[in-house]
Amino acid sequence: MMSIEIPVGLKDMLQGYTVEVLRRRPTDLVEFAIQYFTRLQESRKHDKHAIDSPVNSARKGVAFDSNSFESDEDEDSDDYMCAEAYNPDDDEDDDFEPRVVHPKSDEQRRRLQDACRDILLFKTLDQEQFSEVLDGMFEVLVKPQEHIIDQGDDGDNFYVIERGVYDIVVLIDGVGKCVGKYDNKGSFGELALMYNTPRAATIMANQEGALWGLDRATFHRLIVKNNAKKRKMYEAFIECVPLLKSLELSERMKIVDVVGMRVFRDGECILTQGDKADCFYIVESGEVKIMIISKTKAGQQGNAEVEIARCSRGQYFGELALVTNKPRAASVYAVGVTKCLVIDIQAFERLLGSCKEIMKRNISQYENQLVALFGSSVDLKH
Ligand SMILES: Nc1ncnc2c1ncn2[C@@H]1O[C@@H]2COP(=O)(O)O[C@H]2[C@H]1O
Repeated sequence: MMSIEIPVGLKDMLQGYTVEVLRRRPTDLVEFAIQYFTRLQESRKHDKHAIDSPVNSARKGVAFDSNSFESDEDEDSDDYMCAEAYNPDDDEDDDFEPRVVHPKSDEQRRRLQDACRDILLFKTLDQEQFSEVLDGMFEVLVKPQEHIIDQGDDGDNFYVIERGVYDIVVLIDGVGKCVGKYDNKGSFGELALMYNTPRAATIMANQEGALWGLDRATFHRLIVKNNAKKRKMYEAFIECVPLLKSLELSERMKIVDVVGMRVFRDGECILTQGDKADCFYIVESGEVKIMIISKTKAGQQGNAEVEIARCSRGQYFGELALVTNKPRAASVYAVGVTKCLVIDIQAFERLLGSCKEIMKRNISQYENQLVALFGSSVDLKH
């Protein structure tokens, strides 16, 4: 296999590119190369960086085959070993970007912090990075019917929702179809910025609303760079999650890019029966127990929560409500300190649609458990 070395900074910009995408957008490569060499020149002026020596670039360089810009799946090849040597900490080019700060009142900062509390993409940032993200965000007020994003456009900003309802419209066979909604929470606009692709959907405000935007350069410097670290951290784990085995390597990596990580204390309630569902979980370490209060026995004495199952490393939970579009059918508690990867509903729909069939298979297993416990599986049906 022919292999070429790409400098790390340039490779970072090409994350997610395939040969097909580059054929459609050849000027992107020129644009990235100009950006990369301009930064390199600037950094030389700062006397902090020298142009990569052959030894340096061999250490930092990433090999790729001439048919694909995505990392190669052939783990046994020398080229793969070369890719493994990539260390995002070495990539200091981004540190020369001017820091963007949009001044905010205390009241604005409080609202912004509330809106960002559950944003999964921010969950793996450290305190300093998170605070830089907050500094870089700016308020956007929107009117009913306003298009925040148009499918096919280039990506400018990433958005976090403070309030408002937004339709997600995707062109299917040339016709715009509403495939989902954001209801007063969540975020959108990360895909075009992460993978340098055109906007994948149109996002339209249903009513007046308020958003917080983060510009492309800051998103790149803080989130995309952090994703490289996330990939390193979770790649091996994600590979051994049985549910995700059927996905391509590039699809699994896209899941890593959007997952958040949460740690729960012993006995902490992770999700509650009857609640609306907006994410699902994969156990990374520790254990969870799934408890149900039977609706079959509603009103009967002694109808307490009953344990129906446990999940440990590599197993997932919280998917049922997403597959059936119903409220949570059970509550889930941490047993000991438990770490979980969290995937939100939009990413679930987009990235795990192909896994839904596998997930649906579990429904009959859940029904059997309930029949054994309560004599009926009616709890899953209403
Ligand atoms: N089903 C979907 N397909 C594509 N994009 C979606 C979908 N659901 C939500 N989105 C969001 O809509 C955004 C449109 O801009 P981006 O492609 O940058 O990022 C996209 C996602 O954040």
